[in-house]
Amino acid sequence: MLRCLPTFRARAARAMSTTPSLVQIEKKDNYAIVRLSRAPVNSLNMELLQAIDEAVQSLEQDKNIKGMILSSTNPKIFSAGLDITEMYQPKTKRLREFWRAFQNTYLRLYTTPLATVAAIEGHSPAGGCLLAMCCDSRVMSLGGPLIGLNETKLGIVAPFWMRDVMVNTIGHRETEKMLGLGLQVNALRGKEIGLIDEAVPVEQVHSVAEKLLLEWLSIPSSARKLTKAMMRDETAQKLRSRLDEDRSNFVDFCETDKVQSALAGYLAALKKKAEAKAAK
Ligand SMILES: CCCCC/C=C/C(=O)SCCNC(=O)CCNC(=O)[C@H](O)C(C)(C)COP(=O)(O)OP(=O)(O)OC[C@H]1O[C@@H](n2cnc3c(N)ncnc32)[C@H](O)[C@@H]1OP(=O)(O)O
Repeated sequence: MLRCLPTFRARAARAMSTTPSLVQIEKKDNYAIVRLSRAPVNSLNMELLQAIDEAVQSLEQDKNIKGMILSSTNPKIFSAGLDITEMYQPKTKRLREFWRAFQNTYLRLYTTPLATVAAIEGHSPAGGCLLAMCCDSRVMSLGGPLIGLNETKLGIVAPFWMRDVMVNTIGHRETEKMLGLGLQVNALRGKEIGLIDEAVPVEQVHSVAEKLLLEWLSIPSSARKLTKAMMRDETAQKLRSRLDEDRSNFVDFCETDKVQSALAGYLAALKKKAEAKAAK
């Protein structure tokens, strides 16, 4: 135990040094608000993924903290999903580390004993949708924002564990449609299919998220934690037992000409859209 301490201290120190810029943590009485804070759109590069993982880990170690609300400093964007520039024309070593960071962050957030609620004020495609689905409940703002796993629309395929989390959240048939068609839905439709628990005006997202979190925290904690583990461990274990295989599959897939040209096209379309917006 004592021999682990320096490692933990080093990690905690690293978390403190990276956390303020990429992830902001605001502690309340017995829970924390964790705000993703990577401008402009919280796209998940390796450093942001690691910062999320470290933030959740540090909260797990804090005896006063029992839950967290996952949110964004940008009210228009929860997270734009994986940073496509990590996957486009990648260096293999970095690509492998990036995917490991994504796997770790998913496993951390999906299985954390903390009670977790996603407060989704803005868009939440792909990897952003995964982060939200990893939480115990989701509150999303009515109106424009969209959420969903849109990977197929980019010409790429989500890994089996993203599918599994969606199946666990909305069932097989809805996942088949959402994933196969690369659909994103608004909060109202999200609520109809069970992807979203509460659809509310944007100004109420945080208060409703807090209400849902307090409901989770009102349950005797060991019963809540054991039940969460009982519901989620099997899904998490499926990836844990295939971490290296999954990472190799991703790297091989990502480095194919087909995927590279799909990502090039998508990045160009995003850039064109951003330029058109700036010119207005
Ligand atoms: C190979 C197997 C992988 C399987 C798993 C993959 C999971 C993923 O998460 S893939 C990523 C999927 N994400 C998306 O499809 C979202 C793409 N982005 C958008 O739809 C929009 O940007 C938005 C709705 C999130 C925000 O729209 P808006 O506020 O209008 O902002 P802009 O579109 O102008 O974007 C600003 C700026 O950010 C760049 N950008 C946006 N998303 C990403 C991203 N995911 N990765 C990297 N960069 C992104 C965009 O290109 C703009 O850049 P600049 O032109 O340099 O300002």
